[in-house]
Amino acid sequence: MNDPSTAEPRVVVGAAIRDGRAILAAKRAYPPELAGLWEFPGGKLEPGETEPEALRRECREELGVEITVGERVLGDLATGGGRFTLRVYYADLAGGEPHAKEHAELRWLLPEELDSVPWLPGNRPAVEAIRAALAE
Ligand SMILES: Nc1nc2c([nH]c(=O)n2[C@H]2C[C@H](O)[C@@H](COP(=O)(O)OP(=O)(O)OP(=O)(O)O)O2)c(=O)[nH]1
Repeated sequence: MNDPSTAEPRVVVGAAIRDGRAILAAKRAYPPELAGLWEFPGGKLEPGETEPEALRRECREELGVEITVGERVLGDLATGGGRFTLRVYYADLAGGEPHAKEHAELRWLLPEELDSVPWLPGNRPAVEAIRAALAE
């Protein structure tokens, strides 16, 4: 029943927090196979939680900030070898300054700097969509 090879992918939400033209990127500290790769703050949806609720909870836990969740960046992205469905939302800071409570590092990246960090492979289409949107 819980055979991972047949399980539905679990939803993971990520917050593309914007400040003017910059987007907040976060460097993973764990697990070892993902450490050093960059992502959007976020995580797995808990049972009964909406996607905006999960994003607000994760941003509190990981960054110590309140956010307002905005529009979806693009459609579903398969990640983690098909184990996860990644949904990225734009978000805006609504309280506090982000601190890396669980990440190795945080960086505000302008659209032309988005390629300067190695992203988790599943994030590439979202990063491209953000770059295109911010370049408009
Ligand atoms: N948070 C986040 N996870 C991502 C992104 N892109 C991507 O492929 N992932 C993958 C990495 C992980 O395998 C998975 C989410 O795991 P996570 O460790 O962030 O989730 P979580 O906070 O709920 O973690 P945990 O409590 O289970 O440790 O999704 C992204 O932009 N943000």
